[in-house]
Amino acid sequence: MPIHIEAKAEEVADIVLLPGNPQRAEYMAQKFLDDPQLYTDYREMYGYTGTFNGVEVSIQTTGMGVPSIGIMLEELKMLGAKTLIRVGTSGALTEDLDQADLIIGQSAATVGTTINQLDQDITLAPGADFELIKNLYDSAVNLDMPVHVGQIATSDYFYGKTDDYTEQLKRLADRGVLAVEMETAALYNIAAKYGLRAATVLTVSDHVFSQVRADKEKIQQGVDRMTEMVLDTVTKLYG
Ligand SMILES: O=P(O)(O)O[C@H]1O[C@H](CO)[C@@H](O)[C@H]1O
Ligand SMILES: O=c1cc[nH]c(=O)[nH]1
Repeated sequence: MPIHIEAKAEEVADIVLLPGNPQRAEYMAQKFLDDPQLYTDYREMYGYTGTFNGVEVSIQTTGMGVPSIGIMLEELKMLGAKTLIRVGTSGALTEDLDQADLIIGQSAATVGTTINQLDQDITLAPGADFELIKNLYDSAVNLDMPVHVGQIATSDYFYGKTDDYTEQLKRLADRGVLAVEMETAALYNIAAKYGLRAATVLTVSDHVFSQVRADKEKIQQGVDRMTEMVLDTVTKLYG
C-alpha cells in the first residue's frame, strides 16, 4: 500500500478523475457515480471508486500544486491506474472566455515551476492524449457546452511570486495561452514518463487580469459541466 493513498490496487480503477479539491471529489462521487466507495481519506485526500454506466471509475483528490499532484500520480501509477483525467478550476488569461466555460488543455506551459525540466538538458513539452481530447471535445459539443481547446499554463503560484509575475502571465496570454492552473504540467510529464493516457479539463473560475472570481453557483455549474463531459467520454471509450 502506498504512503499517501491508503488503498490496495484492486480498489482503484484503471480510469481516474483528478480534482484538486477534496470536497469536489466527494461531490462528484456522490452525485455522478453509482455505489461510490471511499478507498482513502489519508490527509483528507479523498479517493472514491464507483461505476458510471457500468464503467468502473475512481475519483482521486490531488491537492494543490505540482508537489502534491506529483505524489498522488506516482502512487496511482503504483496502484495500476492507466487513464488520468484532471478536472480542475482555472484562471482565464483572456476575457474571451466566460465563467464556467470549459478548457481542454492540449499542452501545458510552465511559469514558476521546473517540472518541464525533469531531465537534465531536456525541456519536455508533453501534450494530452490525442484520442482522449478528441473525444472530450466531441462530448462537449454534443452536450452543447462552451468549450475551448489549447495551451494552458501550470504555475507553482496562485498569488504570484514577484511584481513581475503578472507581466509573465501577460506574455503567456500574448502567445495564446488560455488559462493558468497549478497541476497539469506534472500530470503530462508523469504520464509521459510511464506511458499513461492523460488529459486535463478545466472550468473557468477566475479572470486573472481583471481579478474577478465566479460565485460558488457558477463554479458549481462549471464542475457539473466538466464532470458530465468527462463521463460521457469515458462511456464512449470504455463502455
Ligand atoms: O480546482 P483545482 O482542481 O484545485 O485547481 C485549481 O485550484 C487550486 C487553486 O485554487 C489549484 O489547485 C488550481 O490548479
Ligand atoms: O486564477 C486561478 C484560478 C484557479 N486556479 C489557479 O491556479 N489560478
